Amino acid sequence: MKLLLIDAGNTRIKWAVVGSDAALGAWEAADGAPHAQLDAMAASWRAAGVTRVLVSNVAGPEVRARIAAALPDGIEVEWFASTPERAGLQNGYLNPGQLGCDRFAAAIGARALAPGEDVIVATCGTATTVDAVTKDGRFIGGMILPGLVLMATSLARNTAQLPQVQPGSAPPPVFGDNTDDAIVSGILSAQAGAIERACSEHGARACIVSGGAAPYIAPALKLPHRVVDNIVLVGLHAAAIA
Ligand SMILES: Nc1ncnc2c1ncn2[C@@H]1O[C@H](COP(=O)(O)OP(=O)(O)O)[C@@H](O)[C@H]1O
Ligand SMILES: CC(C)(COP(=O)(O)O)[C@@H](O)C(=O)NCCC(=O)O
Ligand SMILES: [K+]
Repeated sequence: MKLLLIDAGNTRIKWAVVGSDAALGAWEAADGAPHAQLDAMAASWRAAGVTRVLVSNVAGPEVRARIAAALPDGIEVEWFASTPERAGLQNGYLNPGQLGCDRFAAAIGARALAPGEDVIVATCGTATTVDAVTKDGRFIGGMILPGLVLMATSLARNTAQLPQVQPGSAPPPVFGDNTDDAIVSGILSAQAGAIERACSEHGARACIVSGGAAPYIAPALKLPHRVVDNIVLVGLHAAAIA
């Protein structure tokens, strides 16, 4: 049996194909692309011969319908949802279904990668989410902030003098001596500062950083952390085999 895992975020759709007795995160194939490239992704899914799919979608009903139409015929489909409990993780949201299902999956993934630890999981995508999981397996809640590109774009769109910036591979000095560096420092400090604050408040023994903006944010962190390529897919895998 082959399993397809899909993480549809607000910017990109990420996916992985995994065999039935594969180790956690041991993908046979994996990729990701913007929503517009769904047809090309669907061709890869058909070629992989998958029999079951677990989909996390936070990109709304239109993307859901497009994914549903693109899935191979006859495949068993589960739309992953935030529930009060899954794979040994308790969901501490007041209304468990309100929690973004990608965050619930990421928390399951974080628990699988750091079992028995108080862990912070930061998923840095369109939005950045920074969530706390306790060592005894409870998602207690978290933070939602605009992602790196949203922060940069909001400054460029709403001011007369500020340009659209592109973060580089290394963070600039904290105190930028030119406009571009000052903006990049500001938004990286907001992202990294939120993660550091979460780790400090939670007394976290482990910090996992993931998502499309993780390569830019992780180098700005002044605490031990682990960059994981796609923690949502890892969590979906853990949920599927639990
Ligand atoms: N070249 C880049 N520079 C800065 N950030 C980037 C770049 N490429 C991707 N990103 C970040 O990654 C995000 C997309 O990552 P992803 O984890 O797939 O998001 P989502 O799950 O919300 O679709 C973008 O919104 C942006 O924040
Ligand atoms: C916070 C999010 C927008 C993150 O989406 P992403 O950046 O992964 O595209 C998504 O998890 C969501 O829509 N959450 C619902 C609200 C909540 O989690 O409380
Ligand atoms: K996110």
